[in-house]
Amino acid sequence: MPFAKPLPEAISAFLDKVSSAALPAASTAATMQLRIQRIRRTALGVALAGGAIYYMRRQKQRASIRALGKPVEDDETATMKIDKNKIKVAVDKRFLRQLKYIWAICVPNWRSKTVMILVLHTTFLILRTYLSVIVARLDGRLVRDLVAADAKSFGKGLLYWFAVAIPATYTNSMIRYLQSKLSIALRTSLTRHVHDLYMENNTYYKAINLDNRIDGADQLITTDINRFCTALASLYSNLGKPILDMIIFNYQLARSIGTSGMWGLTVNYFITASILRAVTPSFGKLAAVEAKLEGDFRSAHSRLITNAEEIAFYHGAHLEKSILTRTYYRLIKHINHIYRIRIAYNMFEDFIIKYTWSAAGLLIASIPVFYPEFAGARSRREEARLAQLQASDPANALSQLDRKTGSRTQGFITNKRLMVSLADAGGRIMYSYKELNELAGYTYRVYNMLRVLQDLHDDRFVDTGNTGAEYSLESIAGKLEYDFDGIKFDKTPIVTPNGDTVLIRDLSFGIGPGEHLMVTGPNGAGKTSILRTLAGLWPIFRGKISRPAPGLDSILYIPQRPYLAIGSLREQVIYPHTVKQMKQAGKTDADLAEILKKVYLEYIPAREGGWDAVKEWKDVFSGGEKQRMQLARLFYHHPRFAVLDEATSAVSTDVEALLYSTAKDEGITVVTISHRPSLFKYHNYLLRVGEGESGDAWEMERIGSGHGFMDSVESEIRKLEDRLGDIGRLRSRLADINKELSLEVAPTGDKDLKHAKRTLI
Ligand SMILES: Nc1ncnc2c1ncn2[C@@H]1O[C@H](COP(=O)(O)OP(=O)(O)OP(=O)(O)O)[C@@H](O)[C@H]1O
Repeated sequence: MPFAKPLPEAISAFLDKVSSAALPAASTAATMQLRIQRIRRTALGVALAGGAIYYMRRQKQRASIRALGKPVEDDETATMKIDKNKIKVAVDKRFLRQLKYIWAICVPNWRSKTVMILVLHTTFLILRTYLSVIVARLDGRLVRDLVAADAKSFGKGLLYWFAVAIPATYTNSMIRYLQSKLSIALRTSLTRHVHDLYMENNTYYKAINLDNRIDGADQLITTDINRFCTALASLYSNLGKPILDMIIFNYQLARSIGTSGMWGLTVNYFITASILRAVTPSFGKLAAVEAKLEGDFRSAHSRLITNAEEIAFYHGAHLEKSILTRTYYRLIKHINHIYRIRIAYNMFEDFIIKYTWSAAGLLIASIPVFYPEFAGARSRREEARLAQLQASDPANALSQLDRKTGSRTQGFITNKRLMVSLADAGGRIMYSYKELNELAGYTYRVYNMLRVLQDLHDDRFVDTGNTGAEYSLESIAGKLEYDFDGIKFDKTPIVTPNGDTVLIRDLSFGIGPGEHLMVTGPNGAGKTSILRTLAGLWPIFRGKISRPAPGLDSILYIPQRPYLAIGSLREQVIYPHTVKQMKQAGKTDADLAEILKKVYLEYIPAREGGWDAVKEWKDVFSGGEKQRMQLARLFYHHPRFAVLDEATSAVSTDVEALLYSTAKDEGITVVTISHRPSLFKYHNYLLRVGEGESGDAWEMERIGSGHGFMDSVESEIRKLEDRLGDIGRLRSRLADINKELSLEVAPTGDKDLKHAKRTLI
């Protein structure tokens, strides 16, 4: 029954067998003494490891205090916009706190998949260390048999060698595989968490429009999270394995080379570790800056793709190219700087780790040969056994000498291999410090993003520089009331999100079902901003807004810039419904064809190859077609209220008229933002914004049919004429000022005149 035992147990039993075959068992009489010695050595190993950890921590603390000058709080990181000059990254307590925060997201509980992968990964790491010890001993045994010309034992050793090779190679591949799996599991947890935060509660909109703490959220989510997870997963095996190796190899070596050798090794290790630490550049900060510059380069390209047509019309390629090149060179300059720093650092690192440590290792491995009295218990025992043999059979001196040489060779080869592995482990811990620094850089970026997204998701905004001003993000006092069958603003100012511009002062109006409203006013007066505030995208600083509950069938916004989604032609009409939702709503392709008829797009399915055709729709439809496709969504979702923001500006007036009458016939109450007086007649109320001296006043009036409508148009004309009259008055005032200035300041010269004008203006 070869698989009767559980697999790890079976492997362990097999390895024990191999190892005991490779190493002659201790005599029964000496077992107790041997155990006591083992316990003592284990205690020594643990004490050494503890000392090592304490020493490293002290060094890290000192370095971080040096680097930061003063302690930096977590929250400062979260409120800080990532700025190349402000990035403070170090392997310190703050880094550990940030890592802990991210870790809690990646591993929410001990039953998660990541924990399973981690346990499996750790098991294989331990197994690999154990196998390395066995290989070291087998190597020593093989060379011993070779020197002693013992063909039988040599052949047996070779067989064991191959027997160990199978689990060893399997272990190595599994470690690599599990490392990748760990990275993917971490990335999946983080990405899912970020998507939840980012796509809920309009966080993605707030991150771009209301808050400037993170820029390039796309780069952070797609690239930085990946880099963080890869670095963390590889660090676990690159740091966890050598630490384990150090403990086990130290223990094994202590048995051969004795405590003085071990002290030598430890002292050598700490001296070189301190030197390396002192000369290690700040790789964490360099990595964080590199990630930021990569993000800038990527977003410059995204902008080009998004605005390709506009740029082509303007012949803007030359300027855009210079922007792309500038962003690229900024990135490359930084990467080159990192590479230059690395040349000197890598040279020094190699010299210390590869050459200095090898020399120290050779010296220490020679202790049992040259100074057996300082050697470990195992070597002393072996020497004593050989001396005894020589004394009992002096006639066979030559054979004894051979035996002695063979035994010493075995000891030396085993020790050397262990030492090489130990140096390798130490080296990897050193190299890992550089990786740890880089991980600190990625951790900083990912943590910062997570904290900001969480803040925005929970509507927590930070000081935007206008604390204490009339309106600020920290003092939002307005109310939003749902479940109102209409749209009502009650003394609500329309203010830009950072609170510094009041676009419309204390807006108050209300409409109910069937009361169509048109909003008009000059460019930039805040018409679309009314909708942003109504939709909850912008904060309601004061007052109250009442509106229907969110839902595609209660209130639907048709924005100024048409949006066409990724997907089939069908999905353009039903957006943001999925095909499943369309079926659940009982709609068919025939219904969609009817809807397209209403917006005069009935020819589209035949032209584009059917409802399932998938294209880059924003490049396929003309400007008017895009707008009509948006209106098709209106007839598909059939909301009680529809808010149209210049949604028919590219549609001919006759088609526009038909669209409006269809919408009204179907019982949809429309709120239109437009400059076109021709649309007045489809509405009952007119809201004019951008009125008054400072442009933040508003006026609501009723538009009736016949007389009432004409009154509205006439009043519009009168207002425009008043404004034109104002231009004459302003011109004459400017002329007066110029005249007065030239009289008063002219004698002191031209330069002073310019200065005086600038000051006055
Ligand atoms: N995210 C934002 N942060 C700060 N200010 C903004 C933001 N978005 C828009 N604004 C500013 O708010 C003002 C009003 O913009 P809005 O889009 O409401 O104008 P509008 O009346 O609809 O103009 P138009 O008729 O040209 O469409 C503009 O001056 C604009 O610069």
